[in-house]
Amino acid sequence: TRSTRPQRLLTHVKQRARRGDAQSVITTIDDYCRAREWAMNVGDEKGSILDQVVCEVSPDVALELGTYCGYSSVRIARLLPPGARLLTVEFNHDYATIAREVIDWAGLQDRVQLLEGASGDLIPQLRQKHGIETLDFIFLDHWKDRYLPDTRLLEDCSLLRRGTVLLADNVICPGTPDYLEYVRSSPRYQSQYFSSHLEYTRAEDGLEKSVFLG
Ligand SMILES: Nc1ncnc2c1ncn2[C@@H]1O[C@H](/C=C/CNC(=O)c2cc([N+](=O)[O-])cc(O)c2O)[C@@H](O)[C@H]1O
Ligand SMILES: [Mg+2]
Repeated sequence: TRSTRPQRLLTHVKQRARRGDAQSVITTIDDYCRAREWAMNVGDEKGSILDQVVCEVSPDVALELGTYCGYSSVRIARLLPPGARLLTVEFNHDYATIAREVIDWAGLQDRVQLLEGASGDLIPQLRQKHGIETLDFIFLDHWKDRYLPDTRLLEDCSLLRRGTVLLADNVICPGTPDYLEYVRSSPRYQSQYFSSHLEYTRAEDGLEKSVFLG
C-alpha cells in the first residue's frame, strides 16, 4: 500500500537531515513541505514566533497538544533549558510512531515525553501520573474544536498558574473562533495576536498568545 505523508516526511528527514542536529531536521521538513508536499506543521514563519515566545518563557515544563510528526516538538525542545522537559500529546498511533523517530533523529528524546492518548483523558492524569504541579507553557495545535474544552480542563485541573503562557496555532486558518472569543473576553487572560501566514502558503493565519492571570 502507498506510504502515508508522515512516512514520506520521516524518510526524507532520515535521508537529508544530520542526525542529532535539530535545526537540520527543522529545515529539512520545511524544505520538503514547501517543495514537495504540504503538511500541517506550524512551519518556519509561525515557527519563528513560537521560538521567540518559548525563549521568553523559558519553561521548565511545557505541554504540546497535537504532536503530528513532531516538527513543533523539535522546535520547542531545542530551545528548552537543561533539565526542562516537553510533554507532547498525540492520539494517532501512526503519527506518534513517526514523531518519536523525528524527535529521536533530532537528538531531543531526553527532553521530550510523547504521551499517546487523547488530551481529554491525559490532561487529568498529568499531576498524579507525570508529577506535574503546574505548567509554564502550552502550545495548542490539535483539532481546533478542542482548544477551548482543553483550556477549560487545564483550568479545572489547576494546571495553570499566574503567568502560564498558552500559545495557539491556526486561530485564523482553519480558525478557532470559540477559543479566541474566550481568551480575549475572559478577565483571567491577557491575550495578544501575532499575525503571520498559514504554513508554506500566503494565506493569512496567526498565533494567539494568552497569559493566565490566576
Ligand atoms: N484531542 C486530541 N488528543 C490528542 N491528539 C489529538 C487530539 N486532537 C487531534 N490530535 C492530533 O493532533 C493533530 C491534529 C492537528 C489538527 N491540525 C489541523 O487541523 C491544522 C490544519 C491546517 N490547515 O488545514 O491548513 C493547518 C494547521 O496548522 C493545522 O494544525 C493530529 O496529529 C491528531 O492526531
Ligand atoms: Mg497548526
